Amino acid sequence: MLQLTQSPSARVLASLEESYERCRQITAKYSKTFYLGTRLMPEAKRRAIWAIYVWCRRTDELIDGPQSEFTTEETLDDWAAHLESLFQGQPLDDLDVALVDTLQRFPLDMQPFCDMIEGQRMDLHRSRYETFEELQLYCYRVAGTVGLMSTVVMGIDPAVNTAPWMQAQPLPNPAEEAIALGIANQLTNILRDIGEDAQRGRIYLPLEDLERFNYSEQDLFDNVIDDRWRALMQFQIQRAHRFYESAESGISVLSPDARWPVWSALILYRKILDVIVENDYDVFNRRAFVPKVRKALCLPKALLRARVS
Ligand SMILES: CC(C)=CCC/C(C)=C/CC/C(C)=C/CC/C(C)=C/COP(=O)(O)OP(=O)(O)O
Repeated sequence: MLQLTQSPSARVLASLEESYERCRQITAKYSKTFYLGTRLMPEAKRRAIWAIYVWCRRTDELIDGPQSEFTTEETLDDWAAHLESLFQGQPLDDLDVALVDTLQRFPLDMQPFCDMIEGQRMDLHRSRYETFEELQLYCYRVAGTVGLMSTVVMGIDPAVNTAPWMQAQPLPNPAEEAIALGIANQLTNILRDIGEDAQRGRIYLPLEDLERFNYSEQDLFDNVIDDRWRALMQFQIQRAHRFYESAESGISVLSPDARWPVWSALILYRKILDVIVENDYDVFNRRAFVPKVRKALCLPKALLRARVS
């Protein structure tokens, strides 16, 4: 009888269903807020978002995960080559199966995926950002890119800007708003995780801002909470709010079935900023999170915004 031995590369991969299910589980486990948002989307779109989330998570894990001490430039080069293979329709492992399917269903561009790998490369080399401009580039790469990817899946409302007497117009592209929401989320994430990052010797707050408020790196490592810190944090929080605000107008051009999920994710994630204020800016000893009941109360508010704007 013919012996069917499999080399590792020829091993049978997970079925499409299994792969999407694993992506769902991973998204649910790691990102409660965004998972909740996807639950409000139609099936085909939410599955695609899970597949993308998992790829982003795996990219992030190369720098932040348990194996990260072994990550080098070469690891990231290999991951970029792995990405090429996915865009050529060739899954290499079980989790890839869902993403390859998603890439076939939605016209996703490879550039934001490559940009995200470059964002991880920044994390590999640096633990400080001098200016906000530098930090903004990092935020675009690791989170603004997710906004661009998600927009393609969620789609644009074909009814936007059209009327029978108008010439056919190209669909609007809310790329800037999508990037702004990703950056707003990342800035929020940075503020929430300041304590945790400091323990790893990392500071994502721009050093020019620390200087402006006369607050030193040592103060940060000593977890000093005083008026200088509060003023510095208020400044950062206002900046994040401005990014949320500039994202808002983009939501109304998204496909109607995506507006409620995006408004929900925006409102829920923005709430973390309010919790930081309620915690008197103590991001060193307390993790700012939005309790489940408060989250649930945001959903009708998000639905209303989705309907009226
Ligand atoms: C506004 C328009 C036009 C489109 C919306 C485009 C979208 C969905 C933008 C959001 C992009 C996004 C989800 C970026 C990820 C940012 C981020 C900081 C994620 C943090 O994720 P985790 O750390 O896994 O989650 P938790 O914070 O829940 O632990």
